[in-house]
Amino acid sequence: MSECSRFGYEDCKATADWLLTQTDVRPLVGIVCGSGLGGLADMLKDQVFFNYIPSESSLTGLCFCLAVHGHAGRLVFGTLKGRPCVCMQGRFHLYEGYPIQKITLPIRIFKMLGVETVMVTNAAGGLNQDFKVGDIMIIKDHINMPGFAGNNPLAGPNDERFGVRFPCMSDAYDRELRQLAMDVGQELGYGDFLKEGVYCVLGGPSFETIAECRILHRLGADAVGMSTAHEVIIARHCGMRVFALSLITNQAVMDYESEMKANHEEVLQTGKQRAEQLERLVSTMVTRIEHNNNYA
Ligand SMILES: O=P(O)(O)O[C@H]1O[C@H](CO)[C@@H](O)[C@H]1O
Ligand code: HPA
Repeated sequence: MSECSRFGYEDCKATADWLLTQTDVRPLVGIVCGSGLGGLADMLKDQVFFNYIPSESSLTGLCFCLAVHGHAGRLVFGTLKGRPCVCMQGRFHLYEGYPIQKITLPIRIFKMLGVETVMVTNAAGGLNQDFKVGDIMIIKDHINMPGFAGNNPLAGPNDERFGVRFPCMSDAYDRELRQLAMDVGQELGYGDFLKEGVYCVLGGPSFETIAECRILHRLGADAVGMSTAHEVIIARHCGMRVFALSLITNQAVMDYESEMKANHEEVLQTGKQRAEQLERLVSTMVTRIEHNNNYA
């Protein structure tokens, strides 16, 4: 069996159908929690959760096991302010060595669970010189660097049951949801640290060199990270609406005189500091997203 067909439609459907037998929650919103942002999933009420274990022995290459409370790396079902949601508390990254189709598999499972809107969060380094650590950047577009080299999650045979061979990406980040985030952010008093910009994904896991940060900035990227774009491509391919944001957890080093060094501890620390505000922004948005593709 080829890698691509192992992550095919039937396998996704079988996994989603099994998950739906384990919970009464019928999620319309799917949330992906970025590094240090797992607290979003903890906001869900009446949780049913499953540890996910990338596995060579399962059909889909990804097992979901009914799990014991307290374990990270799990799929959480529940309600957020009364709205049925499913949350990836932790995600997979290219640098962990998984095939790109495995990294994005949970997004297709979201679709099969009935999710209409995907909200993706991540931690990212700020390239835009106007950004500060702690800013929340609403993503308006992305640069898929691994895609430039052919590493796109849609590479391989296309299954039309998911979507078309050549999906449009110029409208990947839903304009109305971006406006909703801006409106909610203003209402919550977040105006000073709410920004909009372009996210660039790299393969990682090494952080960028100074020269790399400089070139990415010149290419038009405002923030750099190692996730999100693959998930967004898969979500758009199968027709879900997408909202995404980056928490700017560190400033990308662009200056040879600088003593700053990117490190994961700072990423997690910034996540902790902004967690509450970020959770409030996302959860308020969830209450306003209407499922006829409008918002209140
Ligand atoms: O994109 P998320 O998963 O938020 O994580 C970001 O933080 C990690 C680096 O500190 C990388 O995995 C990067 O992609
Ligand atoms: O500076 C960064 N670079 C890449 N990924 C990241 N994730 C958080 N910060 C960064």
